[in-house]
Amino acid sequence: ANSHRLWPEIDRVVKQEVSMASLGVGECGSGWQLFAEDGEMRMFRREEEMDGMVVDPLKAVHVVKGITGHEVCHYFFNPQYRYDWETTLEHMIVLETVSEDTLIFHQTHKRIWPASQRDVVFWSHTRRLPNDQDRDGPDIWTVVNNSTEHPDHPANAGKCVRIFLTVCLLCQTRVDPPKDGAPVSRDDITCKITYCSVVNPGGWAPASVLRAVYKREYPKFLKRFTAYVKNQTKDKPIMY
Ligand SMILES: CCCc1ccc(-c2ccc(S(=O)(=O)CCO)cc2)cc1[C@H]1C[C@H]1c1ccccn1
Repeated sequence: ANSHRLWPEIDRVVKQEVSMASLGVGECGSGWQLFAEDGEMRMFRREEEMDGMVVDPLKAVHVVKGITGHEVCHYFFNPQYRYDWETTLEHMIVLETVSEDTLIFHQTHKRIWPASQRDVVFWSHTRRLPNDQDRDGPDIWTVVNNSTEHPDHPANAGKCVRIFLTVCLLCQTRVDPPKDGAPVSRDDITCKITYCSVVNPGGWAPASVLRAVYKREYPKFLKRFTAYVKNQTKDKPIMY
């Protein structure tokens, strides 16, 4: 609903995150280093610190056959699936349902020794975007998660260190209709996924520990999540 107090911020952040995610890793200047590769999945990061804390921006690109961008965003955005694919999640609650395409979450993530446990409060917004390049091509879908404050969960009031994140999942679907005019099946669709994230760990944590955690967790997360979507959709009608 564009009447909500957060709407101006959501609209601004979504537009800026989508344009950043749309840039190739070559384009947004040098500095991106490939740190993980697995089949079609490539993960890049930039080594950046803020007040002595590691905030390495991450950009992952992946191409997955048999699913659409709408399906990928559906399973990423909706809370009822999250415990199935988000392995570092300890607890999640929807604090506010702003509208059917905008939710506010509080999440606590499993502690990563020796760092203290983290939690996060963020708004999550999903949106279909017009496909500028290809007029009659399927639309582009996105989910943007951005830290926000909530009166019921002030930062660092409990045992957890509050982290701050901005995440953008951007999905572009391609349909290659079969030559013989047969109906389009899942074998004829491909989804190009771009996942960008910047996580400020909040309190101090050893750079070596954080970088090791990101190096291990991000590839695992994207592989597990996309495999989950393929498995959930394989016997269902295609959701464009
Ligand atoms: C010290 C920081 C701990 C830590 C806190 C939070 C997160 C994190 C939170 C949210 C999202 S998401 O993309 O918005 C999906 C919704 O959950 C991804 C990551 C990651 C880590 C670190 C544990 C690492 C990690 C990296 C990638 C995926 C999962 N976990």
